[in-house]
Amino acid sequence: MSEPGNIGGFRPRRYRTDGGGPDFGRMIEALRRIQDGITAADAPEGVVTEVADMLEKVAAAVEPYEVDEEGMIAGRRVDLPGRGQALIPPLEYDEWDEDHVVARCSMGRFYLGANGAAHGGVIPLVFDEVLGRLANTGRPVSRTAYLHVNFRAITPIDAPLRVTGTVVRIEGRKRFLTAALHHGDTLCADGDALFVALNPGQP
Ligand SMILES: CCCCCCCCCCCC(=O)SCCNC(=O)CCNC(=O)[C@H](O)C(C)(C)COP(=O)(O)OP(=O)(O)OC[C@H]1O[C@@H](n2cnc3c(N)ncnc32)[C@H](O)[C@@H]1OP(=O)(O)O
Repeated sequence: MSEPGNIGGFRPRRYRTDGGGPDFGRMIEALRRIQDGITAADAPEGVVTEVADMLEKVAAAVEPYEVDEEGMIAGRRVDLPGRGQALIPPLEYDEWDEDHVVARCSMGRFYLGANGAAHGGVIPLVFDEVLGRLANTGRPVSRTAYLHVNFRAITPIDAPLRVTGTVVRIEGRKRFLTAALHHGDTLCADGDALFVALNPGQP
């Protein structure tokens, strides 16, 4: 498997891996547990008050260390599930090259829409994440121009999911990709996307 950190375009110094510093991965894993736990809980008043107090302390502990985008860790730790960005489901990559990707994830209660199904907005998020990284692997940086998603069956939460992405063709600056999300043999969603390589100076 190619290292998913080797993405063309984005400046290499923006990627980070565990350099023996603070255990950022443990902190994000705890944050993910909090997201799932709070979303799932119907706790008594005393517990809600206690948790609110603790979370306010947590916020106060990290706020003095805010940095600008260039210095951020979250979203740059390509060695961590979901790049260490707690918005993104904890994707783990099994196969990765310039033409295709295969990833796994399970979405916890934080990603629930209703009736055991993942929120419909999470699926485009997953596709944009996986296809965006694939589109930019070994190529200059591009951005999503469109992303069309078909919801074929509900996507269960707390279940093993498989995400695949494929580069279909490249025409100049335009990169056409497809994605699919499976639970077992069930196709939950698929989609197709256009990524356009940025011109110099484009943000
Ligand atoms: C550690 C870090 C890890 C980082 C890992 C990161 C992984 C996640 C990556 C996520 C990526 C994102 O979500 S990016 C965020 C979401 N996307 C955005 O914000 C993009 C916003 N839009 C734009 O910036 C712009 O519209 C662009 C760059 C997409 C295109 O603008 P442009 O550069 O002026 O190009 P333009 O001339 O309009 O179009 C070029 C060609 O593409 C075609 N084209 C353009 N848009 C469309 C469209 N919607 N539908 C059809 N065709 C289109 C045009 O017809 C033209 O074809 P022809 O005439 O040449 O044939």
